[in-house]
Amino acid sequence: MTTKVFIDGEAGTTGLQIRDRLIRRDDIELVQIDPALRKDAEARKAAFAAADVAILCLPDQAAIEAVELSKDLDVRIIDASTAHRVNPDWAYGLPELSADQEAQIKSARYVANCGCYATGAIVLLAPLIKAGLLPADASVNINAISGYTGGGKGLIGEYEEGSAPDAFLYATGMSHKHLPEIMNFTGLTAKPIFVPSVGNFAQGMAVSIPLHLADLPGDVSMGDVHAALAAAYAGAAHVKVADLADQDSRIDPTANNDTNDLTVYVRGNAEDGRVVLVAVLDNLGKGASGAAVQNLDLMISA
Ligand SMILES: NC(=O)C1=CN([C@@H]2O[C@H](COP(=O)(O)OP(=O)(O)OC[C@H]3O[C@@H](n4cnc5c(N)ncnc54)[C@H](OP(=O)(O)O)[C@@H]3O)[C@@H](O)[C@H]2O)C=CC1
Ligand SMILES: CC(=O)N[C@@H](CCC(=O)OP(=O)(O)O)C(=O)O
Repeated sequence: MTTKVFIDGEAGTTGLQIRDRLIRRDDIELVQIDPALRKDAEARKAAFAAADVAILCLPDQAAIEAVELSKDLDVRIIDASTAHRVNPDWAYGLPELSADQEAQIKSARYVANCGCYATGAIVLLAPLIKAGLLPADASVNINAISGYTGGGKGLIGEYEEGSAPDAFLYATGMSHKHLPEIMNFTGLTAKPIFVPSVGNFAQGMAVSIPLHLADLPGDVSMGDVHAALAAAYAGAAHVKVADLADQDSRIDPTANNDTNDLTVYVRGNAEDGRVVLVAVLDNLGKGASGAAVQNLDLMISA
């Protein structure tokens, strides 16, 4: 049996990558819409009606409108935007959080795909808080570097025309749209300091979280941190924890490009307990389109 999938916003950065991942599959039939009518409510409503699952690859406001447009139709929704990620009526699309999370995604009508930076931060932090190694009220710093496709068509245009700097930091005013989901799905009670940056490369990202182990309660070693992360992702197909013996000094944010994989590194100085946790993922893979397809596969496997 084939599953009919409508990608609303198919011509955008995330939409195109999802299309590329689905177009050659025998078990998926893409519901097409005349490109000239891609913003026409009636044409989109007809596409929602024809689909089993719709994947929204739209700006937040357009995603909210799409949910309203399709609410009375028999169609399940995956939303790649930020609009519904902390909405309790939606399943958060990070199955690696727990077996229960994966079960929720399988049966949900509405699944909110996770933010790209948020995926890295939550994968690093959630198991440590759950294991009691990191207190939920800890003051956490999150740094990240992303390829410019993370900024969608607008930022891609700036890099392609050469008007953007080779690299820049942003969100220095301490508000970023991923903070609510990071707090919600790690359990952190204190707002973290989050400083992302963009470099002059198209895709790939590294999210890094420095920790002074001496500041943690108890006697937590670098080995304890690595063991907690390795145990949390032991059965995960798309999250790998690098060996503790891998202590290279460099990390390449593009290392997982064109895959749906995320690699966790625990690096640092075991003797004095200054450690950095790093997650490397493709912002368009596990950070967006790859994750949407992973969630789709869970939803249609049930
Ligand atoms: N890029 C990334 O790394 C990630 C993006 N996301 C999220 O995915 C969503 C899409 O982002 P991205 O692909 O980067 O954005 P883009 O700007 O590349 O694409 C957005 C697409 O939506 C279309 N669109 C805009 N408004 C409407 C509307 N009212 N009805 C129908 N189509 C519309 C646009 O068409 P047109 O260009 O003609 O206006 C465009 O094709 C966003 O919510 C973003 O936050 C999530 C994770 C990562
Ligand atoms: C480089 C860049 O601008 N990145 C975007 C986040 C990427 C993205 O699209 O975030 P969502 O996953 O929440 O949609 C930003 O910081 O706003």
